[in-house]
Amino acid sequence: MTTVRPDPVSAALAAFSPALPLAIGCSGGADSTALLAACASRWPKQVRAVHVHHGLQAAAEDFLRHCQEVCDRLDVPLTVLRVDARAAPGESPEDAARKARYDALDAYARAGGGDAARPVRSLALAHHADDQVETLLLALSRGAGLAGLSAMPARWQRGGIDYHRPLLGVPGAALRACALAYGVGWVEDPSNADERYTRNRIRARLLPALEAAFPQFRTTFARSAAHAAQAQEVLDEVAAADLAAVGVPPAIVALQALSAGRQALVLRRWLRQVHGTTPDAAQLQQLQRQIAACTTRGHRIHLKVGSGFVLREQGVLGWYNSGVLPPAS
Ligand SMILES: Nc1ncnc2c1ncn2[C@@H]1O[C@H](COP(=O)(O)OP(=O)(O)OP(=O)(O)O)[C@@H](O)[C@H]1O
Repeated sequence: MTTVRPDPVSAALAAFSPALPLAIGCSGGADSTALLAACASRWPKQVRAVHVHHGLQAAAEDFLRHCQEVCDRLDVPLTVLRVDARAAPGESPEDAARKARYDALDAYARAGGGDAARPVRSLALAHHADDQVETLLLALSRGAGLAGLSAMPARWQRGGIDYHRPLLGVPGAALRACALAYGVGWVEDPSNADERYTRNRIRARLLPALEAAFPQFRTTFARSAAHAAQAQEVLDEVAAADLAAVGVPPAIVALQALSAGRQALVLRRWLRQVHGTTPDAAQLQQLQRQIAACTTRGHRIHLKVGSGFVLREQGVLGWYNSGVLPPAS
């Protein structure tokens, strides 16, 4: 096997020093196959592969077969996780598949990759610079706030495992070149060509236009996402401190003392962290109007917010699931 390591993948891997053993999430596509080949060459005997079998597409068996062939060739052990990725009513098939995949990968990582003697310590995914731009454009298309505009983080920790996306600075085309240089093929996901999916339309139509208009767009968009992520960190800190100050459940007088922006932040945090629900922009605006108007004992608040209702309960706000509303007072 050739040991050529073409740039910019080699540059990205030179800056990548995961705790070993390292597992690579392998779909059988070009990106993760390239990452697997490059990591297996860099850390022989220290790399594992994990493939989530969604069983949704006819091509699922091709993906699995390809992963097995590549792993045999690279002398990398492969773990296959079979999941039920059928979408719940109202859920998009892609979201259901993504959630099932991340849940399965989390469970695999928490279990040390099934190797008690040498448990996996990190897990890497092959998202690249084009994926990052697509994620940012998708966030803009939804009118997302800073959290969405932060796009995908390059690393995070969960359950004692480090997760990495070491290729976020590498264009997709470089990964295909890398896979070819290592002499490994890949399976094309037939759904990638389906322009009914917004992400695929962005890839097929917008990225070439951006390439022509702003050749540096991958780098500059990534910089904007990094600025957004840093600002979001500060906002999270402010929201956490404000939530501690207004209390849980939040005191209305304390909420009224905050600026509109901080009040919105703290309400979102309260609803998400304590009640696991997210208000839409119109609901939040309406709730803030009601909080401002709440200057008399008799002012009633009863608003649909997220998956339930916000009610005034004397000096504080309460949130109830639609099914368990308290009796009207
Ligand atoms: N079925 C899977 N099993 C394990 N890991 C996966 C699977 N699907 C995706 N991943 C991981 O998540 C990354 C991003 O997945 P996504 O489907 O967004 O990209 P992709 O363009 O299909 O990537 P690839 O070319 O590697 O298939 C993949 O590169 C891979 O590391």
